[in-house]
Amino acid sequence: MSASSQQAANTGLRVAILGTGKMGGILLEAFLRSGLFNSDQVTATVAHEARATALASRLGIRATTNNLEAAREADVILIGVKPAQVADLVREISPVLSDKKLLISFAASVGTRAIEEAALPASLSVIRAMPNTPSAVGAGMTALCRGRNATLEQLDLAQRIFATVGRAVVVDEKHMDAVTGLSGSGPAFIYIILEALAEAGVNVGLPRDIATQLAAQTAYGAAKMVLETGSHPALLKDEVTTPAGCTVDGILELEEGGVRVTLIKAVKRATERARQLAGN
Ligand SMILES: NC(=O)C1=CN([C@@H]2O[C@H](COP(=O)(O)OP(=O)(O)OC[C@H]3O[C@@H](n4cnc5c(N)ncnc54)[C@H](O)[C@@H]3O)[C@@H](O)[C@H]2O)C=CC1
Ligand SMILES: O=C(O)[C@@H]1CCC=N1
Repeated sequence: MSASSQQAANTGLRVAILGTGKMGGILLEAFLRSGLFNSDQVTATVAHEARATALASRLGIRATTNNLEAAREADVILIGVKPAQVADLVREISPVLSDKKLLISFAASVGTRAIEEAALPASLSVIRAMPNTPSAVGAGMTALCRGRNATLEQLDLAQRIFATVGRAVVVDEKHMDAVTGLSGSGPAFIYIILEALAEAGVNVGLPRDIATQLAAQTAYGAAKMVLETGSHPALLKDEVTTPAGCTVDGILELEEGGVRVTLIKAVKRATERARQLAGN
């Protein structure tokens, strides 16, 4: 699903992204590109004036260090600061929060309940999102869940917002840390695999640029096969594995190297860390 090439219907809503760092910046640019929000509907906040000035002049949006002012004017408030900063930020903007606003936090680890408890009014609608960086090219994966006050309509709005940057699914909140460990952190794991495959290509004599392209397009194609055929990855692997051919020799190395266990442990560890992040 390449949402970046599609124009989304403008929501007509005003949005503030509070904490526009790497992830917030990616979402901001992707939302603007999709047409979901125009530049005059968006305010971004950051910690430092210099970055605010740079963002404003590059994207033609309002950028500031004043979270309260940004939140005051917004219908939808996205929170993109570090997990340990979320509660303080929500308390900071509480004077301008109301039942009419929707707050969407894409910080890892911080539960909707903790946000609702930090916020005044206590009836604030809160949605938690876990996007990932391929949102920059319309191939993001976002999981969403709603807090106790958010309505199904607000969840639908959040899903439409994140669908403009890739796929968006709804999960139970109990799964959000696992989502973080798999699809939130996952791009980093895949980049390491791609880097290693490209290195392998160089090792067997390919020019680096070709090797990188072969590795990336192969991963992209394999992922597309899983998504579009709905076939189990094991069956798709079997199609590649000619009896007594070369693939099965490569698979033998992967199994000896414990690639499955390593990936399982990587996601498990990232998930466990995601459970702790809100506290530090
Ligand atoms: N980087 C990623 O792939 C993903 C990150 N996230 C979440 O996004 C959040 C941000 O992560 P990154 O973008 O990677 O980190 P980052 O450090 O690039 O972004 C944090 C931003 O918050 C700003 N900030 C700090 N204090 C502020 C304040 N009081 N008011 C306004 N802005 C303030 C900083 O200037 C910075 O630009 C985290 O909660 C993380 O869990 C979620 C999904 C994926
Ligand atoms: O590394 C992190 O904590 C964030 C959350 C998921 C991806 N990046």
